[in-house]
Amino acid sequence: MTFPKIKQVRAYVIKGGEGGGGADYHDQGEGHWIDNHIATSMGRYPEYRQSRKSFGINVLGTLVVEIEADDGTIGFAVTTGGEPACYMVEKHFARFLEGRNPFEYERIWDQMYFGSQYYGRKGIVVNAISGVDLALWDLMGKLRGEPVYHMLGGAVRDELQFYATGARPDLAKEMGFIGGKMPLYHGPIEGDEGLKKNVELVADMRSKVGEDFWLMYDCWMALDVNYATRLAHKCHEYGLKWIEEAINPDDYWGYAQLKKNVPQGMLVTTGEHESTRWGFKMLMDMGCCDIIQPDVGWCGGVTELLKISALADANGTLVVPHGSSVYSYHFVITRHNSPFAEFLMMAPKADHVAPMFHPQLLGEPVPENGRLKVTALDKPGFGVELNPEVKLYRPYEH
Ligand SMILES: C[C@H](O)[C@H](O)[C@@H](O)[C@@H](O)C(=O)O
Ligand SMILES: [Mg+2]
Repeated sequence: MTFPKIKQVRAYVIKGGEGGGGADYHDQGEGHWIDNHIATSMGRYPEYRQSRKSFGINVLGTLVVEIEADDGTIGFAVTTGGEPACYMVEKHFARFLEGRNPFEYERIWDQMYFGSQYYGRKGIVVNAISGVDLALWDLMGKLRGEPVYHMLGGAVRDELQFYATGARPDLAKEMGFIGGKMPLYHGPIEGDEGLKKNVELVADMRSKVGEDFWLMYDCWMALDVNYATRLAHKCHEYGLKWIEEAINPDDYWGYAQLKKNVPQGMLVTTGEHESTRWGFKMLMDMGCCDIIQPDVGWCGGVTELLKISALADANGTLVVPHGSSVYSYHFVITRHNSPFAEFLMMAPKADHVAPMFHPQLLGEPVPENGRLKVTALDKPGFGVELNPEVKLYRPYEH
């Protein structure tokens, strides 16, 4: 059986802005919950404490990768990466794909990673590799007429269940989600007063959602081990289920200590800013966390997430990918050690369900009553198309 070869790889940026950051989902308009005084390491600078956009969380913009086969079939994917990622895709990675069989995804991934090993390994380089890999899986699905999850071994359950990330866990419960993860609003720079407000918020939310609904805190790398330990212990009485990405992702030693410090029964989670099987092996070998949360658009793509997930399975660690829309749904539905998924509430007040990568993806499925039936994924590739209304800009060619 012969398949068409890869004819051309193209990389574009899409700028987000008012009300539609797309894959660069932090790039939202004013007043959005996702940019309202959320604690970060930059919070030690007063001028950067109110808004993450003020220090540049949205500088990159969306990367769109298109891979066209010589029969005209096009696979695509979106992730975070902007112009720098476009440069790498066009000027470096395209050479490993053009003229090749699209199903040689292992060879292509290996050459992209080791061909950029001298300057990459983590961060935006792996975002770019992830974007190419996701577009390749989309192309493979379109060429075979199969959804990606079929090619990953098929569904192990009939539906996905989601927890919601956003400012309103109380509303998330009413919408049928299994839990609510809140951003942390006050970091160590705001002292005991800030810590008290963080705890009061969990107490208030617990009073609103009742005893059984999951409540979690997402600390977005803002804390130190001591502060995270104190926060965990003070929130324990309100049933905080997990404390997420509390400290600097490179401080594996700190995570190992935090995991020992937190109250028994509270989970430590992290990984959305970690890359590749080697980074996640480090997290697991050093006993850093109970759940790893790779973003499939940032950790190396599906090809790498398969390896990360197998490592985690052998290690008894759950894999709950960081919210990345259809790109994680097609994976989570195929793995027993991924029992639920994240849904990021992109509505500015977190008061209704909106497609995560709006307005970029046509046909982007969203949970209903906190769930998504596997049949919603039954379209070739990742089952979405690029919105033709969205303006693409190709900064480099090769
Ligand atoms: C809510 C958090 O601050 C981030 O904005 C969020 O994108 C990420 O950490 C998550 O886990 O969803
Ligand atoms: Mg997070």
